[in-house]
Amino acid sequence: MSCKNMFRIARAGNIFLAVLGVLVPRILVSGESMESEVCGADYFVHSRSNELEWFIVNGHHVPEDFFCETATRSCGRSGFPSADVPCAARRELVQSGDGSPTSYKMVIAVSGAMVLFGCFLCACIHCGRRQASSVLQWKNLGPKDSASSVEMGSDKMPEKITARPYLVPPSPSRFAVSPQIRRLNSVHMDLSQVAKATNNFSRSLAVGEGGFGTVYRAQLPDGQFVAIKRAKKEHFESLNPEFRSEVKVLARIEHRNLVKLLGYIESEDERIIITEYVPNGSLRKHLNGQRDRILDFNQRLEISIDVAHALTYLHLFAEKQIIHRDVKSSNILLTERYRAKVTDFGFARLGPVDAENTHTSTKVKGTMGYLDPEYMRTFKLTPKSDVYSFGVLLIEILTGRRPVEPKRPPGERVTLIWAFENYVEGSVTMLVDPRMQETIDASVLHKIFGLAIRCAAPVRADRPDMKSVAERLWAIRMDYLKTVTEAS
Ligand SMILES: Nc1ncnc2c1ncn2[C@@H]1O[C@H](COP(=O)(O)OP(=O)(O)OP(=O)(O)O)[C@@H](O)[C@H]1O
Repeated sequence: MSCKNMFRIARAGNIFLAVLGVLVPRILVSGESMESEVCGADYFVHSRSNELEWFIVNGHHVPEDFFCETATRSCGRSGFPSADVPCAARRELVQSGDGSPTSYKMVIAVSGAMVLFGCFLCACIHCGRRQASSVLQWKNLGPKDSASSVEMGSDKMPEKITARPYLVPPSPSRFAVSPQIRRLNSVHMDLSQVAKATNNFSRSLAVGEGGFGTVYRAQLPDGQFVAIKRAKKEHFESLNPEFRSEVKVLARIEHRNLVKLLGYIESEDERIIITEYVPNGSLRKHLNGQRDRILDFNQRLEISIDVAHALTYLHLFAEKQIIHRDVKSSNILLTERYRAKVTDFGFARLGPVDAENTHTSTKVKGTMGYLDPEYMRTFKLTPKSDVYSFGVLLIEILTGRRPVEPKRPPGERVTLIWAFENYVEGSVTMLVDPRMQETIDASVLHKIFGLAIRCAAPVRADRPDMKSVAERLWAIRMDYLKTVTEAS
């Protein structure tokens, strides 16, 4: 895509945010309410259902007090949101001068600018850089700065973001071959064996390309297939921490829904990770329709349950708590039997965590569209950030749409918001991936979209934990199977 087009899209995004606000009417559906208002360049959506209250500014969830301050300042009049008593109290506070301007600025910075700024930066970076990389490292940014990037118009996922540069440790001179991995079936290969197994890193054996580098499929002398992930040389130094993080994390885990680390090589000029080979490609490719057949509803449910199990294990049952930080469809690989395995631990965070179960991080990491807004705002990482990404992923699995779809009509471009609005209106059937040729009971859909939306709640306290999500998914699957049996 040309730079001109990218800038055009970024500008169009601005307009679409305003239009979205105009298009969202006030509605009342079975005890749920939603109202919206456009004030200047900002649009506000406030919604209340039985269990949840959502505050959205410019397409992004924000906490209530931020919403109230921003709405009061931007709209400059009383009466919005009309049904909101706490906001009215807050309004008086702000108008009397006690509102926090810092908070207000932060709302604007974090919420209003996120998608558009991401689009804009993506265009700039795309135009400016010579070297291709999907991991963006934002140099010289303070901890309050966060940057985002959304890749548009190509078949790649939105790009990863980090705020602050990696601190690059000196390159190790040692040559290590899987010293930490002593599990059954671990693979101990040296560089020449890896080169032989991959036909000297032949393009014909490449199965994928990510921010870390290229992934090859290789067959070992004993017949076993493995995936060999080789870091890109041009980003070598800066990838050191990511490489080590992935190895450290993978070496500790053993779960059927997590990709197994079999070995690694770290030398002067190579970083290679050897993992089990998962033959059926990434979930994103399946959702794109790039594989033989379209996933049916039951397969999508099973994949969601597998991912929920994998994350429950990481959060609760691993030797040390692990927060994945990059849950997304291209990091879910499928087996021949369409079971899911979570991969890509480059951004994972290992415990220990403090008593409040949070970790204050100096860098925000993840992929735009899946990133927990509360983590972006506070830099505090908890397992609930994975729950947020899982909510976005669940909506992606059900709708087939990416988290951000810039080519869609206004109002449909941020999939989470589009899904949320239709959920509140009770139009869940129109959210389902149209390529799935099944009629799914509306009550089942209402339950599963409700769960996804709860996972992606703007405030982490409103999100369930991963274990309850897995249990809820099981129950929804039972309901679904019952409706199928009754219908046949
Ligand atoms: N163990 C594996 N078995 C089979 N295919 C794999 C395996 N690991 C990765 N792949 C393939 O390689 C692709 C690239 O994977 P990788 O994890 O490097 O990047 P990504 O997750 O797509 O992008 P990014 O690293 O930017 O998040 C995947 O989408 C998948 O198709």
